[in-house]
Amino acid sequence: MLALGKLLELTLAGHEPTQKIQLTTKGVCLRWLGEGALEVRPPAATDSGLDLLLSAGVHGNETAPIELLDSLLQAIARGQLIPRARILFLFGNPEAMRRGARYIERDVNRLFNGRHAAASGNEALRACELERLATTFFSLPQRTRLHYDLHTAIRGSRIEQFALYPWKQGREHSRKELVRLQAAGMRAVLLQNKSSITFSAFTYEQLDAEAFTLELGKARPFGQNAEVDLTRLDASLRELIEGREADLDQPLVQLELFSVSREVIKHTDAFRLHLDDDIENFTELAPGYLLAEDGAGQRWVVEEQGARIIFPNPKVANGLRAGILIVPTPQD
Ligand SMILES: O=C(O)CCC(=O)N[C@@H](CCC(=O)O)C(=O)O
Ligand SMILES: [Zn+2]
Repeated sequence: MLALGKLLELTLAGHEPTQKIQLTTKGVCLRWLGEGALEVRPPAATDSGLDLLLSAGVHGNETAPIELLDSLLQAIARGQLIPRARILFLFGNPEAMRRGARYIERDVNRLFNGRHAAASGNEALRACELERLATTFFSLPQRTRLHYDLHTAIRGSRIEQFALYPWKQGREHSRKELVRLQAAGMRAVLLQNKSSITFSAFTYEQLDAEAFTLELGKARPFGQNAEVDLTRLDASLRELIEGREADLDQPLVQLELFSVSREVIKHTDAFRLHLDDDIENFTELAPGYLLAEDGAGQRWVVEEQGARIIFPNPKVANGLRAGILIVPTPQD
């Protein structure tokens, strides 16, 4: 296999390849752009017009999606998967991947849309670099732009695989993209209703890509992901990459839609979340339930009918989201 097909190995070893550009037997160009970053370009004659950004490892301990991207890239480098899309493969936080940690000093996925400029340290630099790489990749006119930022969650989930769809004033969520997510095995989509500081929010808000965070199961170390079933996502990505996607005019029968009701923000060290440590994402909370308390008598009491909690985490830094209260959204 071509050396550049081993982007994951190079990234985990902290090695720079000697050859930065290689051609597969099928005429596909692989170009190393920096640590954990590689562009795949099909021959012009077969290009489908899709620019596909696939990122994983923005949280370094979320290994199942990293392994998925590794297998796709290896298949391309071996000539077994023949891309008609331009692809940018990104491993988000190489140092955290090497250490098996979510992050080292700062959560990279809270440093986009300008936040890195007000922060210091290697992870702020990395977020800036990821923004630069994505901006350059998505700078070609008249192309379809799609970004999947792949994650796994800290805890188990009543709905195992789901997507978060960013928001931008004046822009509608695309039904076609929801069908695509359903085909890829997602069972729910959380529609955001405000601007955010995550990677997918950056590419959606600033670069006009259709962009999603995909949650694919529970985070486990490398080699221990047998329980994370990525069969459907893998098949869908291969179809997208090879430009042989099925009809997207399908009913959304297998997809539950939710919207954000409230984000629970931790303001002080006095913050307390009144949930068991092993509570699963999408657990329903009854109206009247005291969810969290913080300094100065601040209280979060559930008021919403059908409210569910996702990403509860009292250990986040002050000022960051410690959970999201979501509610079902009727489909039209
Ligand atoms: O399990 C958790 O608590 C967090 C899982 C995770 O990393 N989720 C992403 C979601 C990003 C988004 O809101 O689009 C994150 O929190 O960064
Ligand atoms: Zn994550």
